[in-house]
Amino acid sequence: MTLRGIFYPYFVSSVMGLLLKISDVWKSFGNVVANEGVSMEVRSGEIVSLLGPNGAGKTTLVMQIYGELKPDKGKISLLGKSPTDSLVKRRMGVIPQECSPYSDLSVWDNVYYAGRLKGVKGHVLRTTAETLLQRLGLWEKRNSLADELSGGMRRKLLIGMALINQPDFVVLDEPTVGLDPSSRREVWDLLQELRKEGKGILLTTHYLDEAEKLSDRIYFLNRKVIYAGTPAEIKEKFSDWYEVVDYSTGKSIRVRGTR
Ligand SMILES: Nc1ncnc2c1ncn2[C@@H]1O[C@H](COP(=O)(O)OP(=O)(O)OP(=O)(O)O)[C@@H](O)[C@H]1O
Repeated sequence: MTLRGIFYPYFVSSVMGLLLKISDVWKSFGNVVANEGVSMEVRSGEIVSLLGPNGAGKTTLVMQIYGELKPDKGKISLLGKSPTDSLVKRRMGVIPQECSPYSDLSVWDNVYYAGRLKGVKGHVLRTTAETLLQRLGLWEKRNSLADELSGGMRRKLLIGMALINQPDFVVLDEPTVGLDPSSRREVWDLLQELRKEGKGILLTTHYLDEAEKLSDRIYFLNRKVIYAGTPAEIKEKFSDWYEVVDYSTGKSIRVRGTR
């Protein structure tokens, strides 16, 4: 069975339209302001990327989206409810940045138990697990311990665990870090397939090529949203800007080139 075949009934019953709405969210840690009045949206059938340098506040924002942190100010509505709502948690898939599978469980058991924890069972659980592992190139490794996998394979296993409940909304914090080019493409294909089935996907990335290739919209974040637009709009706006590093101060400067 294809992923499309499995996911389609969920798509039909999922909330259409606006899945995530973030309105004027602020979050600080002591004196450090990580998010400053951030507003953004993700709709069903969209891949949206958060792009920004180290320390830009991407992880802080996604942790608030999956209910791990609470905004100091502002509102996050996910599937029409609060991110901490237990029903919302069952309908979303998350891959946090710092996270690994259970090292002493097999690949199959990791995916299987992630499904059980999210209330999936029986035939649906087994079929979805098999389809995901095939799609992620992990089927041959299903009996290996997660500990025996390469870093890239462990990352793909986490993606399988996040998708086992056939979520309506998926948050991935740097999903392709550590993957080789062909594994990256496999993950990209899978995300594009999920988009076609009507899922809303939010990912953080450092890679402009990844954001450009996958996204319907990109939000440039540096504490606040610096710019938001489609990849084509961003290409047009920034195509003649260059980043130059001043090695005497370590600072980077944006300069406009001549066409
Ligand atoms: N628990 C915390 N306590 C104190 N400061 C924190 C905490 N979490 C994040 N910060 C600070 O908030 C700012 C934003 O960090 P965050 O991890 O959200 O950025 P990021 O864009 O995800 O970075 P990276 O791309 O390196 O993962 C940084 O200055 C960071 O040091």
